[in-house]
Amino acid sequence: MKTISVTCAIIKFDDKTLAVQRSKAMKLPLKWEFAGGKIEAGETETDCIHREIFEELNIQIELLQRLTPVIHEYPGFKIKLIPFIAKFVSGELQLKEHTDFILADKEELPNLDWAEADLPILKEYLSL
Ligand SMILES: Nc1nc2c([nH]c(=O)n2[C@H]2C[C@H](O)[C@@H](COP(=O)(O)OP(=O)(O)OP(=O)(O)O)O2)c(=O)[nH]1
Repeated sequence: MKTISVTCAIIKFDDKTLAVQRSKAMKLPLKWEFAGGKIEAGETETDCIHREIFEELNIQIELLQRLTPVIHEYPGFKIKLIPFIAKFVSGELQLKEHTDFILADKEELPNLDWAEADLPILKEYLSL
């Protein structure tokens, strides 16, 4: 099965962390995730994450740290999910694709119904 490469950003707003909820119309409906998306042809990981965050959330971020990529097989497709910790820099947060968001304390994050591929990323983030 072909592996799709996807970047995502764990965006910090001071001591809060942003998580976003996929819409009913998307794959993995209503699951929580870190905003991001597929790497396009010829694009670097970091170009991709800045582009996706601006497209999906209308904000600019600064990348702080790359975490460990996760390879996960869902029924029918397989992804390599490449996570970055980032901080909010500028812009007004607007949800262009997602149905909801939360600015959560780190300890609250495990209570959300996460996309499965995000679970190891969440674990690594919480251990830092
Ligand atoms: N952006 C993002 N995608 C994630 C995360 N966790 C996770 O399993 N995914 C999956 C969901 C999607 O199948 C894929 C990312 O693709 P995407 O958000 O650009 O596009 P999509 O699949 O919703 O769009 P499409 O194929 O229906 O056109 O990776 C995550 O934390 N962030």
